[in-house]
Amino acid sequence: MPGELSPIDKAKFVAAKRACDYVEDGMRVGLGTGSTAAWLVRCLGEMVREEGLKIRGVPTSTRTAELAREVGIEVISLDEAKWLDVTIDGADEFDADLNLIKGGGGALLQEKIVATASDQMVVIADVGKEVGQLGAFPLPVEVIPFGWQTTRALVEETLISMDVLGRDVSLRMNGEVPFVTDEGNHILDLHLNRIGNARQLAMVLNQMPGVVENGLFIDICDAVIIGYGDGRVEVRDINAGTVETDKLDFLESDNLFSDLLD
Ligand SMILES: O=C[C@H](O)[C@H](O)[C@H](O)COP(=O)(O)O
Repeated sequence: MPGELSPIDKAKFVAAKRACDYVEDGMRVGLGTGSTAAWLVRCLGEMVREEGLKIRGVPTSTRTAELAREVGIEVISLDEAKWLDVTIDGADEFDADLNLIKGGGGALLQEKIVATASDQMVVIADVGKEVGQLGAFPLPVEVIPFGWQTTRALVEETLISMDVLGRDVSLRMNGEVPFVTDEGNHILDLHLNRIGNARQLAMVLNQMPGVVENGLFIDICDAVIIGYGDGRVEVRDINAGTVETDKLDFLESDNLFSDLLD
């Protein structure tokens, strides 16, 4: 029941539910990873089962692939899809220009490949993900395991030479062992506090040997759907060159929650 959802889960849910409006019959849809994207996959699954929606989904992680299959969405690979109509995904941070930090769940590489191969990328997020400047959330950087300590040293040196504040770089762990991504790589988390020039940092990081990809998504996202704990959603769309705000009210739609929570 809706009352049993925490405000943050309610915020994630309403953002995900609103994002379903971007999905039409016959579309090839990129399916993001994380707790917010999981709500989207459940909502789309419900539309497939209950309303006969016909879509093919390209998941951005093994976790999402499993969930998508479980809820009845046809799963195909990106190579089978070739191009996607829309990708809907969560984010760890977004700013006023709809630039993002992603990768808190370690799926940034597939997420960036899939989002870039889409006509449109829509981010769904609770309002807590909005920031004035990117960087409070540690920036994930995917590196190959070979020589990762050398790569980390190179990243640290580069951050110093770029005069970036806060240069603590940690290897993401999974208990006692290094975290391993779906692609068999490791993640370095860059604790930067604030990122002054995100575009430049993203380019510099990706030029380093050993770095596979970084979690800065610059000029990739077209719209952010922000969910609030009271059930409201706000859509910011940057396609027209300006950011527009539209507020929808889900409060009257309490029954939306119940089926998905059964
Ligand atoms: O690697 C994970 C992804 O980038 C997620 O989309 C991101 O971490 C947001 O996840 P959540 O919706 O759980 O906050």
